[in-house]
Amino acid sequence: MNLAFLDVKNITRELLNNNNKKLKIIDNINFSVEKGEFLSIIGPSGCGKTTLLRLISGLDRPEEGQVTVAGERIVKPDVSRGYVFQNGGLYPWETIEKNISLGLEAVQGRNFDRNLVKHFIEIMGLQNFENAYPSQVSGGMAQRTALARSLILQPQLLLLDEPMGALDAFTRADVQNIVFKLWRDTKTTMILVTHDIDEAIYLSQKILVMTPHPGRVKEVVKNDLPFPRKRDSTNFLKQRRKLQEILSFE
Ligand SMILES: Nc1ncnc2c1ncn2[C@@H]1O[C@H](COP(=O)(O)OP(=O)(O)OP(=O)(O)O)[C@@H](O)[C@H]1O
Repeated sequence: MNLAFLDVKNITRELLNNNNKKLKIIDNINFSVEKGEFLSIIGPSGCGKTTLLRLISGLDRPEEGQVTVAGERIVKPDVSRGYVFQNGGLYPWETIEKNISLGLEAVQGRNFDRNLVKHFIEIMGLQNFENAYPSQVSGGMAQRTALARSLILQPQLLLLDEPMGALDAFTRADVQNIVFKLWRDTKTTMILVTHDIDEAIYLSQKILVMTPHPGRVKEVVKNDLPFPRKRDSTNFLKQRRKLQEILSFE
């Protein structure tokens, strides 16, 4: 059997509801992602996007089915799979620099690669804020710090759980551009959960559309507009219309 880089096979996740009855959160999900690919997952609130991402990361386990990355079954989280949360998940009591270097220090020890930390501070435009605390920087800077903290560990897969979701429109576009450049330059396989159709079209090569109750895959849409993408191009608008249509028929 030929496995893709990431293979999600027949996964189902159940939880107990308030009446102690089993409730299917996601049902029999199948899809695959090739190495270096960018996939977005979109769908209405509560359709199980975060649940699916947590199953891929190993933070959670499915009742049925399995997830494999590079042929290995995922059973727990691992530094080879980065996870960026909507609120960044930074340590508020550590500086920006320390937040970026902590994981690296845990892996490499006391003599961790300080030049690499400096490099990420530069490419994320965080110079002069190394000693600031997360509460002292903008939302965009905090998300760039969260991205740096994950990417510095050179994960083979980066999972992005609405990292731009809480940002204002200008900052969001800025962080989207950074994500695009990081993906293009590092060739890291990325999976992005988002509510934002335009964000999915701007960044990804495949868009997985989910429907709720229970969460299922409605369709995986190919998105092969040339990069860098223009949000006002005719093909971009066509793609947006197509996705809006798919999302409106549940
Ligand atoms: N620990 C839990 N206990 C009970 N129900 C849960 C739990 N976690 C998630 N759910 C339910 O599972 C469903 C899917 O949740 P999930 O957060 O994965 O959806 P989502 O698509 O990411 O939502 P959103 O877009 O609003 O973030 C929701 O209906 C949610 O209420």
